[in-house]
Amino acid sequence: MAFARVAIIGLGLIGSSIARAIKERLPQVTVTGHDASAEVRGIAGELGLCDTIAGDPVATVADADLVILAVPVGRMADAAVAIGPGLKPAAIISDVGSSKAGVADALAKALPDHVVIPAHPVAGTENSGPAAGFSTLFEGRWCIVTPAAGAPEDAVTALIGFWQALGAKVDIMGAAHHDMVLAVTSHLPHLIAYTIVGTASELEEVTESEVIKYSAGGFRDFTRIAASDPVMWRDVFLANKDAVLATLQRFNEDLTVLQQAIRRGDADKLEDWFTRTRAIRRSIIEQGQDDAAPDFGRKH
Ligand SMILES: NC(=O)C1=CN([C@@H]2O[C@H](COP(=O)(O)OP(=O)(O)OC[C@H]3O[C@@H](n4cnc5c(N)ncnc54)[C@H](O)[C@@H]3O)[C@@H](O)[C@H]2O)C=CC1
Ligand SMILES: O=C(O)C(=O)Cc1ccc(O)cc1
Repeated sequence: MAFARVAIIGLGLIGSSIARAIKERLPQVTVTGHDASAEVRGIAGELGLCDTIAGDPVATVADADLVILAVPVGRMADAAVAIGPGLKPAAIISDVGSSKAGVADALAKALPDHVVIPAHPVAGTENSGPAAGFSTLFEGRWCIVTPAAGAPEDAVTALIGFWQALGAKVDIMGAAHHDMVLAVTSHLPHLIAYTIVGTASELEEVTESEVIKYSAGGFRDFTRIAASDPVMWRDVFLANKDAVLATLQRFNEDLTVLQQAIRRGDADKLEDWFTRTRAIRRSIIEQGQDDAAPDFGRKH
């Protein structure tokens, strides 16, 4: 592993999981941590997640070879500006943001003299905060690395090696392509869950609390996703606006097709559609990718 000292900025679900995974899989690596919240720093300290935890971001990154920003997407630029004065010239800066093109631009602007290699571990849960993390979060899951054209190859290779050492499988793609793919596989499913749970809750008056009482598997699974962190997801939708709106446009068109089929009593249309989607689920499982696919029922 190319990095002897790793600094993590943001010690919530993802930052704390990275710290835990390093402690377990790379015990020779020194980990320093910082979080803007004193409460989070206190909990992270009690949990023994890092070798040192500092209230000062500059001190946290002072000796680091790799700095990982694990803050909400909308806070990435601030966090990058705050660490700037402390960075070693050779330090590599990365992040874990769920959207990439906007974050990549913001980090490149904030740290023009440093090597920035954005990344996204496609692994998480609906929980947040330092106590919610766990060391096996990244095992067997994808981490997508989105280097800018011309990024130094040795830095990209080192970052890939880091994520593989934490148990992840790594793919490389352009930031804009990442944002289109994730809009379909992650961002739109979250938006749908937020919508359906909100709608059901508004209908509570009509259904006299029966929505909660009879919430069967499907609805309960949506409530898990809709319990995801409000600040994190607010930022994802604002940052990946174009790709999400393009995907939503297609989704609305398809929803209208199904709406029409129900209204017209078009049994064939409905059965054909559902047969096709069942085949997609089955082929994902056959490829052994069910863990990598967005699965509303996944437990960990
Ligand atoms: N939650 C998930 O399932 C996944 C999240 N991500 C991405 O990882 C990042 C972190 O998400 P989580 O760990 O889930 O969030 P979290 O809410 O658990 O942790 C974020 C932490 O960042 C801290 N923070 C905010 N602004 C800061 C700043 N300027 N400087 C230092 N600390 C700051 C907060 O106090 C908080 O402790 C986000 O960009 C998110 O999009 C990526 C993969 C999965
Ligand atoms: O909890 C779930 O089902 C998730 O989908 C977790 C998740 C959330 C955000 C990401 O960028 C990646 C994974």
